[in-house]
Amino acid sequence: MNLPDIQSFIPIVLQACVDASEAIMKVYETDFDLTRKLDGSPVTKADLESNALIQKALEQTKLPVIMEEIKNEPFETRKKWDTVWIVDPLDGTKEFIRKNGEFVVCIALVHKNQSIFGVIASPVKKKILFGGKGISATCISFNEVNQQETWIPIQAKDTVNNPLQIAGSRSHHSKNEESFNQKMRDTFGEIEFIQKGSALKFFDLALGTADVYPRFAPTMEWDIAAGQAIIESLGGSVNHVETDLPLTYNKENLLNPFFVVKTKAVIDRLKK
Ligand SMILES: Nc1ncnc2c1ncn2[C@@H]1O[C@H](COP(=O)(O)O)[C@@H](OP(=O)(O)O)[C@H]1O
Ligand SMILES: [Mg+2]
Repeated sequence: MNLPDIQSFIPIVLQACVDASEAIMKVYETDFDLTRKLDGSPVTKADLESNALIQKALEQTKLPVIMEEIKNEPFETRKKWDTVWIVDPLDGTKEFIRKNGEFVVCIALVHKNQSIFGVIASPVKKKILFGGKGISATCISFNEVNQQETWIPIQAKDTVNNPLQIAGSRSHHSKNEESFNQKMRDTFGEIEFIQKGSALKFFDLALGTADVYPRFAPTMEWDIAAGQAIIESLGGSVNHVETDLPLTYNKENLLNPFFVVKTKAVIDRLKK
């Protein structure tokens, strides 16, 4: 199967993000309840409502979906899918529950195990970041979804921040981060940290307020696939920490390996 017509999916996916974000915010503004999934992770009415809205919207594309909040098809079925949506209807549920605003909606299109298009929406900021193969990375407000003439592509920065800005999770950490940080100090000099929940970190990486994002703690494919397509469209990378190859998706195990996100400016500087 040829590369899907991403352009034709853009209006569907952007509108799905806006609708899901509005449903999420209605719950966010109440004293919502939370329940625990079998793995112990929290889920709220907002996750489920966003899930239902996005699932319905993506039916228009006639492509299969892998989503955090549904029982996904077994690998025997999934491995036959050339093109598939991978969706996190509410990434950063812990931050949503803490009411710190650091949660997003993530939708990615995966073709032949590569992430080729990604959309990340912040319901609180009312902003959508998207990009992919042949799609310039762009950050728009919710009210610009139907006004393509106002969209301005993001220009990847030429230089890294000084001090180097290292993005990291607010809630999930690992011990291995320190040796990575020391390598960054040795190469770039002074470093600083941006702690943020969810794929909201990809806004910083795409817009140039963060330079690298080392992740030596578990994430799922739906947390990262959208961010990868966006960062790659800006000349950056989201690569396996050991092989230095791009992450792949729709794997038998939907857990990502540990990885490092680098902006184009970081990659260029490391080549020198
Ligand atoms: N033990 C674990 N196994 C798999 N994924 C985990 C995990 N701990 C955290 N995550 C992932 O990390 C995401 C949050 O990222 P961050 O730590 O950068 O805020 C979570 O998304 P959800 O909040 O959608 O569940 C979850 O998918
Ligand atoms: Mg998530």
